[in-house]
Amino acid sequence: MVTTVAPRVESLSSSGIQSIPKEYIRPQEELTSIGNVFEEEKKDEGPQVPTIDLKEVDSEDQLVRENCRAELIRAAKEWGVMHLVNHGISDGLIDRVKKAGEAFFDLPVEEKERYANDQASGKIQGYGSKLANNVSGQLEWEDYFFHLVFPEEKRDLSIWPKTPASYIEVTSEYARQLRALATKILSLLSLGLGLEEGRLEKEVGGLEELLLQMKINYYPRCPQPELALGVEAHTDISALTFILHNMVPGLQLFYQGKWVTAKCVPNSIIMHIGDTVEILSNGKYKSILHRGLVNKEKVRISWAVFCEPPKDKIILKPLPEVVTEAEPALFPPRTFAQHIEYKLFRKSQEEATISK
Ligand SMILES: O=C(O)CCC(=O)C(=O)O
Ligand SMILES: [Fe+2]
Repeated sequence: MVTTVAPRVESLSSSGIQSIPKEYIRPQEELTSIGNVFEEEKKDEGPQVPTIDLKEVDSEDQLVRENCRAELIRAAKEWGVMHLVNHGISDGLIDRVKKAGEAFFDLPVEEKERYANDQASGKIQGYGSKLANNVSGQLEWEDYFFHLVFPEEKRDLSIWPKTPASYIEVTSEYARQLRALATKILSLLSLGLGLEEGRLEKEVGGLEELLLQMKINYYPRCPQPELALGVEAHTDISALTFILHNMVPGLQLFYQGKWVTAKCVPNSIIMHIGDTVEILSNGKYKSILHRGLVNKEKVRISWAVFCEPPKDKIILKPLPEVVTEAEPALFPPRTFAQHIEYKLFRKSQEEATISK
């Protein structure tokens, strides 16, 4: 096991290096699928991430309302990821969230280091970069800022960025509105399983327990973008994830055996179904494999908010209502913490095999 302190990717990027350190170079079998992200984003042929317009989700016209809901359900089953438009969160607020995150990352690295996390001692909130503590020693081309935003009584404002001064206010307001959007989506997904509206939300902890965690991903310019990944292929463990970005492409989804590049859709929020909802729905809703490409020209920033059940309080397993003799449970009962452990274990097994 290799454990080293990772340098900030931003410092590496601004040092003027022409070739990236070997820890950032992806394994040979992965390199063939990494292309130029701007070229990839332009491609119009083949499947595209669906865009779901929520404008009519509560329309008085039953047919219009049901059509709108059915589209969301279909996208959640087929893709597990979508661009949400007319989601009810104002462009002005989203703009302020992005400006606040950008202003923080505009600070010199030494300033940001004052917020550094300390993964070795379990202090996971704060400014960080991936540590090479996996078998392969593989690193990702990104720095990030991670902190809990909801419920309010669980957050620790003392570790949130103090610069810019607006950070706490706009991020809190955004989280408050996202929390309501998450409730709405979970109720629609419950209806889509033929269950009562509150079923999924209750199952992931309800208002008291569901956690919202903000991760601002900062992907600096990369001198060899065809050799690296900003974030390696993974599925989110959350119930739902909501993502904003600075309109620089990077996100790719593994759909029907191919990597599809998400286009930058103005005023949208990208939403992922995470493993938690996939498990509860017994695989009816998909948690899709995704990754992030980097590029040479533009810094990419994304704001991911993970809506997660509490780590130990709830046993996640397919809801009894969706398990039948014909469709037996696909997932064994596990707490959220056990699910994380299981994924880490599976990953280290894969890496051990690759590094042989
Ligand atoms: O940057 C992105 O668009 C995706 C980031 C991501 O997948 C994650 O943080 O889990
Ligand atoms: Fe993700």
